[in-house]
Amino acid sequence: MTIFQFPNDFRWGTATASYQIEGAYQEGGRGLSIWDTFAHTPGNVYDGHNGNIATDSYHRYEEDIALMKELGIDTYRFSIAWPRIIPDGDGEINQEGIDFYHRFVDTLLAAGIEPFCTLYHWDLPQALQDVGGWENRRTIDAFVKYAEIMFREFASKIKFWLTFNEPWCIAFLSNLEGKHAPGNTDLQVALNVGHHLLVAHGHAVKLFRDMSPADGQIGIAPNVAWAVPYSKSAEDRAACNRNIEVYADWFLDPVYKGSYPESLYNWFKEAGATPPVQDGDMEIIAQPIDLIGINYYHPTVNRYHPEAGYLHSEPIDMGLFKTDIGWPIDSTGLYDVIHYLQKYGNIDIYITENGACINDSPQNGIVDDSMRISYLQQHIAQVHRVINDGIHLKGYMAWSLMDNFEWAEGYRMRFGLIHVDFRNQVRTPKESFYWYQNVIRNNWMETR
Ligand SMILES: N=NNCCOCCOc1ccc(-c2cn(C[C@@H]3NC[C@@H](O)[C@H]3O)nn2)cc1
Repeated sequence: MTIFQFPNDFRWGTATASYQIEGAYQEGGRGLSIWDTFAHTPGNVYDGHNGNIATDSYHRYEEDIALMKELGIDTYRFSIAWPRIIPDGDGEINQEGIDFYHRFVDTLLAAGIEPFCTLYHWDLPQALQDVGGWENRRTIDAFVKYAEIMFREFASKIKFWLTFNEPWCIAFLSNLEGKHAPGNTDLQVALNVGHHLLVAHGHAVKLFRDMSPADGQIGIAPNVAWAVPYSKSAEDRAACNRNIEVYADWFLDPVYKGSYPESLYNWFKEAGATPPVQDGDMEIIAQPIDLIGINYYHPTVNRYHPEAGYLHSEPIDMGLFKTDIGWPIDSTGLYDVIHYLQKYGNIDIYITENGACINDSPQNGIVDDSMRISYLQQHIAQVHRVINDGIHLKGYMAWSLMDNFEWAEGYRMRFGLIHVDFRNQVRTPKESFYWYQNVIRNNWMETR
């Protein structure tokens, strides 16, 4: 048996996002988001599921925070719903929405839990989408206005900020693959969206500095891929590099180097698409940041195939055990991708999402999600390995606190440490909740 002891200042947390848990989609002055529109459109989400009610956390946040306190986390990552703050995206401020988040954050702080806030976790006000959304540079200014309101209202209470969650999902999954809102399927649109969100990120970081919140930290949260070549051929290795770069480098090179990665830039250029860079954009994007959040779930094994998507990179099923959403379980990818990111320097990293989709349900009041415990143990062991290598990995937030709306998969895919019965909103801590509670209480973990 091995004991993994974590640093005294290591942060233990969980993560959620506004559209996935809040519900109350027409309450408190909230405007519609692109995810309301996307989920209400038949065929986009499993069995017509949507976030109208979700886990009803808009009304039940005190119960949720009591469960967080029982779990023992010291950090909670959540996102603000922009449509609650400015219902039409860049017009009138909705004070009822601001008041809700003050009550929420105050309750977190009273429970001794550090708020870790994502400004944008995909729920763009629909009114902005109606005039082009992130394809329209005007949305950059709207985002900066939203960010300024949030910093002015909350910088004294919230010390950890992320501008954007998973820019690859916002740009490529949502605008090239068409799987998420708004559902476009065009490479140039994806590059436009990706570039504009980066410019918005840079302006928000500069504004954050100018408003000089004394001890605040700000960053961005890419979801990262780790792709291992199926063979040692140059073609397979290049296909894997494209897969890794499109999630991480395409966004982190502009932030840390002030330029797009040349190889992938040329790959897209040959496909007839280039980011719509204007004078000054790359300089504003490259505002220094304090941290990055890394969302990691699984690696892939890829090989070159000329008909395999926009990257000609085909994922191969190598027969590993999989979670119930079909993702292979291999924690070594987390170790490898964190080391890969060291090329940007020994930056402060938080694992802002990591978890397993295991669709267990209560049996006699118990949810014996042993597969999730095994997944978490394997991945937290890799977190310790990375720290042991001297890398500044400062915290781990399990995705997710509770079962919630898993986007196009709706409520059938469950990532929570807490089971939610969506018929009556009854929350049941799973066995993984108690296992994680013990790790947090001890600040060490033992291998089984
Ligand atoms: N790469 N795929 N291309 C092939 C075609 O796949 C189609 C589907 O693709 C994907 C890729 C990735 C995801 C995904 C989901 N989460 C979990 C959420 N993270 C943010 C938080 O809100 C969690 O709910 N992380 N990643 C979903 C679908």
